Amino acid sequence: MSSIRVIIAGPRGRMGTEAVKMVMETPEFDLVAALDRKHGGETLSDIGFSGSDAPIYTDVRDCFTDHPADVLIDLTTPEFGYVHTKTALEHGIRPVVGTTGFTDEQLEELKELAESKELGCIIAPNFAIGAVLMMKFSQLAAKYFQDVEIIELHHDKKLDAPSGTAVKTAQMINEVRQPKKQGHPDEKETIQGARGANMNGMHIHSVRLPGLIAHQQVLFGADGETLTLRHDSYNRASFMSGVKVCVETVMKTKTLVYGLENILD
Ligand SMILES: NC(=O)C1=CN([C@@H]2O[C@H](COP(=O)(O)OP(=O)(O)OC[C@H]3O[C@@H](n4cnc5c(N)ncnc54)[C@H](O)[C@@H]3O)[C@@H](O)[C@H]2O)C=CC1
Ligand SMILES: O=C(O)C1=N[C@H](C(=O)O)C[C@H](O)C1
Repeated sequence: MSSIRVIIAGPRGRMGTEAVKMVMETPEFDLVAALDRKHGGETLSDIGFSGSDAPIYTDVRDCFTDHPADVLIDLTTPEFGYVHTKTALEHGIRPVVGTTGFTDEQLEELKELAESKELGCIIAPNFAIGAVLMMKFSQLAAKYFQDVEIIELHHDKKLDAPSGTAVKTAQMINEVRQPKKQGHPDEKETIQGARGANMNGMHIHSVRLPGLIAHQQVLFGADGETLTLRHDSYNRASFMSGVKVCVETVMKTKTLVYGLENILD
């Protein structure tokens, strides 16, 4: 079988750096180019990835035109990640997107584009298997506990809040939970935001601190008992087996899949 040709957007980032290493170490993958805000005209080895002569581009269209590829891995920002994903589909390249913060409208538009082109596209708010299990377990628990609060905790360089994982968890819980306004019916915030974001009565709290990587607790409460589900990523390597599975799977799909849980057995 011929190797899967991969382009990585965001190779100098915290996630992108790990993704470059993973792709270089995977014999079935061939890293053909990278997209970065800077370093156009240089190669990945020029910026420290010794052993890769993949060229770096700053212009997404030039990159995709010069380097036919099978898969784009995007690990950038919500703004540019959306443009890269859309442009990849337009060029017949299948996106694997870890970038979080896309709107529902953007996801819908990308789904329509992927289906019209009959191309796979995977957008996964969290690539860590443990995080996916936490989301699944939360959905199961929400059948029995109507009252739930999500606390997500991340490093202080994160751009989006709440995290993509927290939004996806809340969406999955919403599929099974009866809408309910939680807390006291007459509760009042004396400091604005004290009760966090509110999604169908479910509250989401975002903590940002140096020292953290990526963590989430889902707390359920009922009369006389609580249940806490927690996942912690202590490094970015924890996401890479999920990225690898997505690159392999996106080659076999013809639609947009939102969430790693939809492609795992
Ligand atoms: N799905 C998952 O499992 C995970 C997703 N993420 C998400 O991945 C994204 C990246 O996270 P980090 O690596 O922590 O961020 P980062 O800030 O370390 O890296 C982002 C990279 O994108 C690059 N970039 C920005 N604009 C660009 C453009 N126009 N063209 C090319 N590159 C551009 C930046 O130069 C930077 O190197 C975020 O949206 C984050 O939420 C992060 C961890 C896990
Ligand atoms: O920015 C991060 O770091 C992470 N982003 C993703 C998210 O928004 O959920 C996944 C993980 O939590 C790390």
